[in-house]
Amino acid sequence: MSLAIEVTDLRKVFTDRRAGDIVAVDGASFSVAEGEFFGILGPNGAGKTTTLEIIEGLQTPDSGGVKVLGQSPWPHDPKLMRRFGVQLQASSFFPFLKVGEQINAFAELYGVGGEQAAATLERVGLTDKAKTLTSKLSGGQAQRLSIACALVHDPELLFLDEPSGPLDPQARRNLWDVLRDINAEGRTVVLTTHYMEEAEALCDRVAIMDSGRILDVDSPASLARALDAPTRITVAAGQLSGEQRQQLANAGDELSGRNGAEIISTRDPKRVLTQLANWEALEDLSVHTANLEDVFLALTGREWRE
Ligand SMILES: Nc1ncnc2c1ncn2[C@@H]1O[C@H](COP(=O)(O)OP(=O)(O)OP(=O)(O)O)[C@@H](O)[C@H]1O
Repeated sequence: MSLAIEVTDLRKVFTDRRAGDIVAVDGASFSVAEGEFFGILGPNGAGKTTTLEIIEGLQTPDSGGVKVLGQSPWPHDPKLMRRFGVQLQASSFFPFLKVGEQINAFAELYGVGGEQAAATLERVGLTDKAKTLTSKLSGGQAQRLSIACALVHDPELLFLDEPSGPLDPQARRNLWDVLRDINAEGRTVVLTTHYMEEAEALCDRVAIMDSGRILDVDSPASLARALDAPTRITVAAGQLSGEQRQQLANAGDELSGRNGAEIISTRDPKRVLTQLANWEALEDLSVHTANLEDVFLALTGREWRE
C-alpha cells in the first residue's frame, strides 16, 4: 500500500497576546493511503484546519514531519503542488466573475486548456451556470465551484476544509455524491469536518481529533465496534407489561425510561426485536447502534456538540 500522506508527531503552538500559548496541534501522527477517503473529525478548535494547512504547505509546524506524495510540502515545490488540489473557501471567489470565467482563471493558472475547465464544470454539475456571476450562486453551487477550481488540473490528491459547512441537508447530500465520485475515480480525498454524519457517510477512515491530539484513527464502523456497546432499542412507554419487562431483564437486557420512551439496552437485538413484534409493542420503535458520537464520548468523556 503506498502512502499519499504521512504525518509524524506534528506540533504547532500559536502565541496569542491575551490567551498566551495555544497548542493547536499537539503531537499528531497519522497516515493516509493512496486512493483513500480520509477525514479529520473534531469539534471547533480541535486543530483540524491547522493540521490540514500544514500538510498543504500553507503553514509550517514547530516540529514534526509531513510527507505528501513522498515529499515534504516545504519549501514549496511547484511540481508537487500540481499533484494536489486545495479547495478554497467559496467566499474567496472574485464576485464580478462569471462561473465559467472563474474556472478558466484557475485553468490558466495551472496551464490547463479551456476544454478541461469545461469538463470539470460539467463534472460538478455546473455547466448551465457558466454565465452566472459567482456571487449569484447558491451555497451548494458555490461549494461545487470551489471544488471544480481545486480539481481543474486533475490532481491525484484533493484537500477540503469543512466542505459542507454552511449547506442545507439536501445540498450537503448532493455535494457528498460529487465527492464520492471524485474519490471513486482513484483520487485520494482528505477532508476536515465537524459533522459526524459526514464522516460516517464518506470516509474510509477517520482521525478523531480533540485539543490538538489525534485520539484514534480507523474506519467509522471499526471505531464503533471497538466500543463493544450494547444496541439501544427504544419504543413508546406503556406498551410492555410488568411480566414482559421482567422477561427482558431475566435475559440480561437493561431497561430504562426517558421522556415517555422505554429504552432497552441489549446484546441480542434480534431476540428483543422478535419479542417486541410478538408483543405488538413496536410503537415509535427506533434502534440505535454505537456511532461516532458514542466513540467521541468514550474517548473524551464529553458529549459531541455540532
Ligand atoms: N493564527 C492563529 N493565531 C492564534 N491562534 C490560532 C491561529 N490559528 C488557529 N488558532 C487556534 O488554534 C486552535 C486550533 O484551531 P484550528 O482552526 O486548527 O481548529 P479547527 O479544528 O479547524 O476548528 P474550526 O472547526 O473552528 O475551524 C484554536 O484554539 C484556534 O483558536
